[in-house]
Amino acid sequence: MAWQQATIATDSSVAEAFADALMDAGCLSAAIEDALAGTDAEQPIFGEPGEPVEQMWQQSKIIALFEEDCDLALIVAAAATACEIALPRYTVERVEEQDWVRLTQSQFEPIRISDRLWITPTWHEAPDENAINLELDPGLAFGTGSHPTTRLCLQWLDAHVTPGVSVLDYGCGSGILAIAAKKLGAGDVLGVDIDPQAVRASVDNAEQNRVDAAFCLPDATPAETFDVVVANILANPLRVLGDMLASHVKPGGRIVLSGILETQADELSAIYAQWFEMDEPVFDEGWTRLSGRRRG
Ligand SMILES: C[S@@+](CC[C@H](N)C(=O)[O-])C[C@H]1O[C@@H](n2cnc3c(N)ncnc32)[C@H](O)[C@@H]1O
Repeated sequence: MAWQQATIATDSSVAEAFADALMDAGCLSAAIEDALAGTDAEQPIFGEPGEPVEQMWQQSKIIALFEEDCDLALIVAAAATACEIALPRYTVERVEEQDWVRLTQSQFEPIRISDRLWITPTWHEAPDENAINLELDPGLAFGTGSHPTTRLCLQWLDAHVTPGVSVLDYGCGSGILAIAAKKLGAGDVLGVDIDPQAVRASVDNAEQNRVDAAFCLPDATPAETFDVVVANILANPLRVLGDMLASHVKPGGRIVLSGILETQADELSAIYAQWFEMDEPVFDEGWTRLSGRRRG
């Protein structure tokens, strides 16, 4: 089996309506992408809760998939008529059936965090059997180890977790930081996430890694203090949650914050300096890790 795939240049102002019109006219899928992706003019779109962002690229293209034997030209023309726009420019290529599972899996290789810590997909052989290998597959919750914000936290945990320390992972996503802390020798470990799906994923991933860590929603967080609190969320929640996160760190304990853009580092560091002696920030691909020690 094969498909036809059209790459259609569209004005960003009509891209969404045109993609919908293509679906109505009979295409199988239509995804809007940055027409300049992969060039120096590529435009990342990301935002934070409460901060309005322009959600469309300057120039868009639609990647649309069609049945092998359908009249693609007729469908594109019908969509253009429905949107009252001129027929857009497009190219067509044939897409052969593939082993999609194998193709997807091949895109996730083991990730080396340090000489002794690796994140390895379950379908992959551990590159170093003697290392600490965290088995993790990409899923519905954030946190595979490939993102700089996660990597920065994993590197901190790798360097600082000592046997028996208690760890709170706030915004646990896939549970990657909580599970890594446990595998590095931590004692009591609790992961918390606002998203029930993330809590479920964390429980499953902890089981897959045969570690004993607890996970819960924010409302169920016990009023306990921990030796280490790690929170890879985003600058906005970290601003709001400062008081609460600080209240969970023992005197002399450590806080580790990630999900902060370089441009936001000074402001966030100043906020957390109310409770912590802050370390020098560490940067990775435009992201920042902040850490500090709780005053006694
Ligand atoms: C960037 S992901 C980090 C996941 C993982 N800890 C990592 O380092 O890869 C942020 C996670 O924080 C959660 N989150 C966002 N706001 C939160 C809040 N106010 N309370 C608890 N969790 C929150 C999200 O649901 C998401 O799973």
